Amino acid sequence: MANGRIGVLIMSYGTPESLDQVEAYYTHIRRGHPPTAEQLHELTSRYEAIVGGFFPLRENTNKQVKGLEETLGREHPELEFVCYQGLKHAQPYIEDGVELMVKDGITEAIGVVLAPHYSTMSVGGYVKRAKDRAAELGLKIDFVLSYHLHPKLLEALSNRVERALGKFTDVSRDEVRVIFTAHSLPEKILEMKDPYPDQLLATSNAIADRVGITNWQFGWQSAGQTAAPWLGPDILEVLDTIRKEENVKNVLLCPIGFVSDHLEVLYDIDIEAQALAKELGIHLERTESLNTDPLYMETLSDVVFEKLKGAAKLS
Ligand SMILES: CC1=C(CCC(=O)O)c2cc3nc(cc4[nH]c(cc5[nH]c(cc1n2)c(C)c5CCC(=O)O)c(CCC(=O)O)c4C)C(CCC(=O)O)=C3C
Ligand SMILES: [Fe+2]
Repeated sequence: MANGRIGVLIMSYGTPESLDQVEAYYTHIRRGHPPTAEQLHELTSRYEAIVGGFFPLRENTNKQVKGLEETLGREHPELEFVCYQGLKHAQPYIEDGVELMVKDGITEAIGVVLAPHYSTMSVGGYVKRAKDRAAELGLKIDFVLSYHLHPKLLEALSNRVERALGKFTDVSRDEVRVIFTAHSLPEKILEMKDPYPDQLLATSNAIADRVGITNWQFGWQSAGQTAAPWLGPDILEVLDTIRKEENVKNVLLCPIGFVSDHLEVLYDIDIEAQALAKELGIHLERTESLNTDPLYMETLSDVVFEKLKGAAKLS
């Protein structure tokens, strides 16, 4: 296996650093096409609703990077892992992270994304950008593509479901509908035989088994506003349907597709879905985000180390 320092490129979606950067950020997401004034206003107001002086995703990603570096150091004192951040839509960009590793004299690296499920449109895009820049600079890099069934990840998520179910004090557990959620993607991924939907269902099934719940389903959230159809049903539609057609009054949302508190959790669930639930007379709770849960840090540490061992065997 490698001797010397091993670079770890930790990739995440990225978020603006201040409200006046929202336009540049949104333009980057839209591949260089600036949003209309209305779209910009809409996104800015969503951030205003969750930002208390700092952007939660930036702070959480920083903490996760630090937490993973500490965990790798503690679990593998014989190796020297150095962690670098690479963001998809904000600075430091994925390419910046790769460049910094090379500048620091790193020759071997592992890349991992702060999202457990693989899709060509999400993780695949992160990996391609890192791979291309690494190839240009002659850095040897291998990637963790998914870790959606890692036992420690499942344990961390199951603990959260268990804890949140405890908040429904006036009904029996079986009366609470658990809805596992993830970011929707354009429907065209289905034709591409993308593993994303199956991996999400596998995580959901595994958690349901561990916790021993049968009253659960899956729902998509945060779909984009493009003309092409996105995967559904959307959780807002699900809430409406299960209240009106099945008389469900207690719902626990568990956003398994996300690992940290950010816009999709703090706004799309805590503000938007919560407002609808109130209107429908549903008691809605959500599981806490993983953030720097030691079990999540250990999951990442394990998959990075396993990948490094695998890379050593191949070379
Ligand atoms: C699969 C997936 C994940 C999960 C996996 C992963 O983490 O990678 C994810 C996470 C996130 N998405 C985020 C933010 C946004 N995503 C947008 C737009 C889009 N997301 C997409 C997909 C995903 N997104 C797609 C296909 C689009 C359409 C444009 C495109 O084809 O790329 C837009 C534009 C406006 C809108 O549509 O709402 C925003 C602002 C934030 C940061 C939140 C914060 O800053 O707190 C996070 C963690
Ligand atoms: Fe997104």
